[in-house]
Order: sequence, then C-alpha cells, then structure tokens
Amino acid sequence: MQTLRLGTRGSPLALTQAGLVRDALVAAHPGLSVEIVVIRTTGDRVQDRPLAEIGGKALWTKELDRALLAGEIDCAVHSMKDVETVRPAEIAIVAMLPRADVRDRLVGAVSIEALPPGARIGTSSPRRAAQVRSLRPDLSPVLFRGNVDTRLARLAAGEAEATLLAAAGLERLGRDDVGVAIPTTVMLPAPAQGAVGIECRAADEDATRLLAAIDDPQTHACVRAERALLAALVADCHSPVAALARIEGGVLTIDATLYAEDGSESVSAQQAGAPEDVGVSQALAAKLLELAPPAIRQLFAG
Ligand SMILES: NCc1[nH]cc(CCC(=O)O)c1CC(=O)O
Repeated sequence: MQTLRLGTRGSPLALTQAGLVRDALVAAHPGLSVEIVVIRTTGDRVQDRPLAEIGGKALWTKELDRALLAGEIDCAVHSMKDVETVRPAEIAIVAMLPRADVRDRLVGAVSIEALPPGARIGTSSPRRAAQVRSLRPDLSPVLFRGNVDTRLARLAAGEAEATLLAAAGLERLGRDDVGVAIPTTVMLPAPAQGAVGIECRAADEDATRLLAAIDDPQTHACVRAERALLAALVADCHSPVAALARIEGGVLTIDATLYAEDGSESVSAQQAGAPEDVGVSQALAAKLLELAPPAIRQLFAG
C-alpha cells in the first residue's frame, strides 16, 4: 500500500484542515494511506509580536518547505492566505479544497456600527485594522495574535471589545456559532481567505497525480487570480489589501481594495476576464495603482 506523508502545522485549525485533505485523498484513492506529519513553524512559536516584525515572510511555510525539499514529507497543507506570493521554484501548489465561507466574522458586537465609541478591536491584520478604521475612524486596533482559541480567550479577558476572525477557520473548528458574518460588500476578505491548498515537490509526479484528483478548479482559479494580484502589487499577507474573485458563467470577476495603513484612504476597482488569464489581475493592479493616492501607492509595487 502506498503511503503519502502530509506535512502540516500543529495548530488545531491546521490539524483539522490536514484531516480534511487526508479524507479527500483517501476518498479519491481508496487504498492510499495518508500519514499526517506535524511540523513546528516560526509563526507558531512567536506569538507576542506583529508578524511583520518577526521577519515578515515565510513564517508559516519555511519549515514546511524545508521538510518538503528534504524529502521528510511528500506534500504540505496550508491556509492559502498565509502562503507567500512567490514560492520556491522546486515547490508547486497542486490542489485546493473547495473554498469555505470567505467572510470575516465580528466577535463582540452585532455589527461594526454597533460598537461603542473608541472600542478596541483585537487584530494583527493590517487589512482588518485599516478596514475597521475606514468604516469607523474612532475605533482602535490592538494587537491580537495566536490561534483562534487564544484570541477568543483574550477577548473574553477584556483585552478588546471585539475581534475579527475568518469564518472559514471558525467553521472548520466547529465554532460557527461565534460572532456574526460581515458581508463582503462591507469588508472584502484577504486574498485567498477560506482556501486550503496542498503543495508538493514540483518534480514529484506521483504526488502531483494523487493531489490533482482532489483539486477544486473554481477555487484554484479564484485563488490564483487573487495571488496574482498580490504579486502584481508586490504585496503580501501583511499588506492592507483585500481581494475576492468569483467565477460566474465562465467569467472570472475580481474585486479589490487597497487601504492606507490608518484606513483614512482607500481605492477600489474591479476587473473581469478569462479564469486562466493572469492578465486580469495584472490589469486590476495597474488600475488600482493608477487610482491610488500617494499614501497608498507608496505601500505597493515595491
Ligand atoms: N493568518 C491566520 C489565519 N490563516 C488562515 C486563517 C483562517 C482560515 C482561512 O482564512 O482560510 C487564519 C485565522 C483568521 O484569519 O481568523
């Protein structure tokens, strides 16, 4: 019997997502054995500082990349939202599970408008901080890191009046009773939010074939377009950028908003085209940068 070693981070959400991938693989390939291998990452170790300070990039992927390239695992599961835009050439993103709810959930109030004046919002996301301040300049973002349970505990301990969490993570942890979903028209999500991706070594034909069977092409095309936008903006998961693609009638439409860090300014645009055409995202990036005031433009495109 063939065994596939599936690398993952060790957080409760990562382990749940790895379980979903294993179940999908076993359903697609009866007789395949999938071994889940937990790899500890820098992002999991250091929880008390903003991500950008710890060295910024590759916090969640570096150790998994190393294990993959060293042959200790055959594939790696990631929340696509946390995967850097530029990946090593030897590693290929082969498959994505069907996307979960892409929205953010507000925990602590029924809506952003309902929050008391000056309320503290626990988040470590520059996007969420800018978005709440663009909606309510009186609100004050405070640094909140750690996994979902840690953040909810810090909220319960009174360290903030509210926090924002991805609906996808809450749902996968069976916590969809927590908070209220904010419509994407009010708060556009992070690029790739709600998508779980699986990578393998680009040269590994066996793993590529096994993983291809569980790929959701619609999710993959939308997330590819959102990531191509980040690449064209020279942005990453620490940039105040929101983007969401959808496919309807064979046409991919992508919406995006760039923010000034304090949320005082923002610029939004939309672009549509063929799902496989990265030119759609590149055209959108060009449009956004052209419309952006200097305070926003300086944050992007290098
Ligand atoms: N950066 C942390 C992170 N990465 C992926 C998710 C949730 C799951 C997802 O968006 O796919 C979260 C937590 C959150 O934003 O609430």
